Amino acid sequence: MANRGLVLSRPVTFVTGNPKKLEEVRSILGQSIPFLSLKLDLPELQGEPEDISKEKARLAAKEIEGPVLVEDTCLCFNALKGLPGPYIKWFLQKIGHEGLNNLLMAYEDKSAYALCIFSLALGPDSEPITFTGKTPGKIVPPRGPNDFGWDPIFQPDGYEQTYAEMPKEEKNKISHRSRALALVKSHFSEAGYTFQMGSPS
Ligand SMILES: O=P(O)(O)OP(=O)(O)OP(=O)(O)OC[C@H]1O[C@@H](n2cnc3c(O)ncnc32)[C@H](O)[C@@H]1O
Ligand SMILES: [Mg+2]
Repeated sequence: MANRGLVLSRPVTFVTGNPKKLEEVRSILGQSIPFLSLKLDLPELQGEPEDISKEKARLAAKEIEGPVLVEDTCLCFNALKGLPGPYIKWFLQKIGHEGLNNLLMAYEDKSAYALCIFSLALGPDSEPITFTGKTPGKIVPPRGPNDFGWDPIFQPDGYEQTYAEMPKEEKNKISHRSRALALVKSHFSEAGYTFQMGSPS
């Protein structure tokens, strides 16, 4: 693969308001991609998951006037044709783990998938590129520590444990987030970005 070696004005900034996401991104990426991070509460947009993620990247790139990486996470119930999807944050906040289980009470099908869509925008005027990771599983009554979103009610296929019950390293091997980040990593190594380190201009 030709190494285009595109030079970026500075390292990419991962923008999120969620410290748990940042923790996972740090531990999944390790030293593979140098990045900065910024805690910023970006607007919760509506629409199709990929469009939401791209728009988030555009807003973030405008805000910091440089290269950004953002992600949007969805939890999609098959019986509900993919809902709550990108609206999972509000559903979780309003009705909690129990309410989310109750939404599926009328259906035999408890299957679901976790979806993570990263978007990379190299600057305020570049079109964001997306990277999608998906992990199939099912919705179960909550088990395990309640320290990250809907982890206690999501049991990935092939596992007896919920995301919350798994050791972090195990979740990070199979998660929606790590699958999307594997694509981000390949993109970085193929594109061969280099950064002008030092004071941001
Ligand atoms: O600033 P951003 O990056 O948008 O952070 P956020 O917390 O608003 O995140 P989203 O808009 O992507 O909404 C996703 C919701 O799902 C939760 N979530 C995201 N990733 C998760 C994961 O891996 N396990 C459990 N819950 C997760 C998260 O806490 C939110 O409630
Ligand atoms: Mg958000």
